[in-house]
Amino acid sequence: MDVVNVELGQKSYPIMIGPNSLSQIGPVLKELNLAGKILVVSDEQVGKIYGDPVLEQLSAAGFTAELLLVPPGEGTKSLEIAQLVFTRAITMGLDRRSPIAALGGGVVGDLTGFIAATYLRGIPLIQLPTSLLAQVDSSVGGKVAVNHPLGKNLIGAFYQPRAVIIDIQTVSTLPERELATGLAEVIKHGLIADAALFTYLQINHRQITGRDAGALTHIIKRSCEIKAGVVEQDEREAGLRMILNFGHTIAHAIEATAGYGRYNHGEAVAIGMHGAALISCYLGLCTPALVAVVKSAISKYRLPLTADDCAPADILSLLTRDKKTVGGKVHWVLLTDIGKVVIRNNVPDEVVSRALTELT
Ligand SMILES: NC(=O)c1ccc[n+]([C@@H]2O[C@H](COP(=O)([O-])OP(=O)(O)OC[C@H]3O[C@@H](n4cnc5c(N)ncnc54)[C@H](O)[C@@H]3O)[C@@H](O)[C@H]2O)c1
Ligand SMILES: O=C(O)C(=O)C[C@@H](O)[C@H](O)[C@H](O)COP(=O)(O)O
Ligand SMILES: [Zn+2]
Repeated sequence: MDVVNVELGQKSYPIMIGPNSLSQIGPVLKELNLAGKILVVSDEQVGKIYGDPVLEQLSAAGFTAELLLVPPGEGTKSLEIAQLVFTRAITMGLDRRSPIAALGGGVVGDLTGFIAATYLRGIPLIQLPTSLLAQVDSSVGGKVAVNHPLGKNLIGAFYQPRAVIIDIQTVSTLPERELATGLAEVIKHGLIADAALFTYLQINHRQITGRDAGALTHIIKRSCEIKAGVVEQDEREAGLRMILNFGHTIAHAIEATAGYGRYNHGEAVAIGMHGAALISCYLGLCTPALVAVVKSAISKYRLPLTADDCAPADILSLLTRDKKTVGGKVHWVLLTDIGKVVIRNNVPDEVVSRALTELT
């Protein structure tokens, strides 16, 4: 098993990456001195494949484990569904030492993390990510949230898990479209911090889309290392962490304006990265050739470059709700080279509008 540690003092935790690592959940939790009751939250799709095996492992390790299934999809990241989970936590009698585990994609991870951060003012959180997106991004770093109809992730917290257990075997049951959505965040990691990872994605397309275990382990481990490195320096996004948001200023506006679920998160991020690359180019920060390289990587993994059914004005009106906006000024993460970004808060509206027109 590969292990990446997130070093955050008393809040440090391991990310364990390997085939069949879910079978280790019992010993891992015992090692963390966790015992007693545990609530496992999953969605109906993931729960029907992996729910029983995880519950069996937990029972064998002496836990009193219950499984709560929520509907799959972005709509589940809501206060309404959170209320159902709180109710189950209360009726099950979870106390401050009882862990809650998120078994699923980023939707289950963000929702369950939000419950963990707020129920009894905080209980231990275990991330068991099963989608590629959750394995390369959402299970790590402690951003937990639900959506508001007016904007993505607007209600949430920074709350780190106690452990992340990534079983790469779960990628074998992931639908094609969801594999691609996870790859959008891996492309992001390459673009913001690691030219070698970006090149790996360009060269190893067949192995990655063929779900080769070695290739998956490489991109998951590298992504976790990159994200951990950033979060260790800036846990609460005072500065550097903004780079993990590359492409997200436009992505979140597209998700909200098109209606949650119309574009899945990685698809919206792909469009948003295209937009951010265009803005970078219009500002003279990078060349048109670099934009072409970004577009080619996105298209190679069958991710969209445009949101044809969205209106530029609608996207524009949502941009200031971005969490990187301070004093009405949107902080844009812009590309200067593969693996290099800068943050600018003075991008003229005309430049943004020009890019949005190309995206829609
Ligand atoms: N907290 C963070 O740092 C962070 C980072 C990136 C994304 N996110 C959030 O993550 C969410 C997107 O996550 P996602 O793409 O995983 O979506 P998701 O959780 O909706 O999962 C996608 C689909 O794949 C299914 N699925 C998951 N694992 C499976 C498996 N192994 N086999 C079969 N089906 C499986 C799910 O049932 C779902 O239908 C968004 O809400 C996004 O905002 C958060
Ligand atoms: O962890 C981070 O920081 C990120 O920005 C990772 C993003 O991929 C992720 O989608 C995150 O949830 C976006 O955060 P938000 O603060 O813009 O809601
Ligand atoms: Zn994201």
